Amino acid sequence: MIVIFDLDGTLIDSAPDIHATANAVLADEGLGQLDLATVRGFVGRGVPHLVDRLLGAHGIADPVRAERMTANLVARYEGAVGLTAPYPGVGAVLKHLRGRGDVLGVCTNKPLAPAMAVLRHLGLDQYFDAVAGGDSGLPRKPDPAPLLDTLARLGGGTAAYVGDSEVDAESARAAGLPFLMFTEGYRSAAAETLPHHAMFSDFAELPGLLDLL
Ligand SMILES: O=C(O)COP(=O)(O)O
Ligand SMILES: [Mg+2]
Repeated sequence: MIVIFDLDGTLIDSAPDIHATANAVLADEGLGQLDLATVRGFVGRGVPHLVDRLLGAHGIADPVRAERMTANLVARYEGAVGLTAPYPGVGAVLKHLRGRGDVLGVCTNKPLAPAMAVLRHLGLDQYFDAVAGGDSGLPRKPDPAPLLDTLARLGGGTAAYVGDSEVDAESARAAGLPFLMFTEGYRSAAAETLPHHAMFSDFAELPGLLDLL
């Protein structure tokens, strides 16, 4: 089958690098630092949303400043991979799924260049036949378009989406794909409130859950 994965908060815990980069951008703007949990809660809807939330945390709504900060954040984040790690068991499960003939892809709201950079850095890029970023020109998740486009790039067929957040749950629902929810990521809503076919906290459970679809 085809298995498409979200990236931030699903395959990788990238919040520490995003947090460090966000604070560097805030410092450039003369704005105060935010803690990791706060910034982690802003991740999952793409960079422009993250920047709006960074400014919002300081009581600011300023589109011109937001645009400047978005460009700064994208530039600074490129190559910020040192604090990012895959969740336990991710490499092994990707290898296992590939080995049994599943076709794998990534559909993230993170821009494509840093998504590819971190996948390469962690040695995970080898497992994926398609990686779709949030700057593709399509609407971002929770719109179903990027997910459907990734599925088409992988040849179409029986598929599932694996993600961590309300954005992913909604995108999968709208695309008509079963959603498998990793519970250790950056979700803010209670897991039970999100539409899902199954949830898991340990990647070793994933192959068995896919078998049940
Ligand atoms: O918000 C982002 O930049 C990326 O988040 P995602 O990988 O969870 O889609
Ligand atoms: Mg995510």
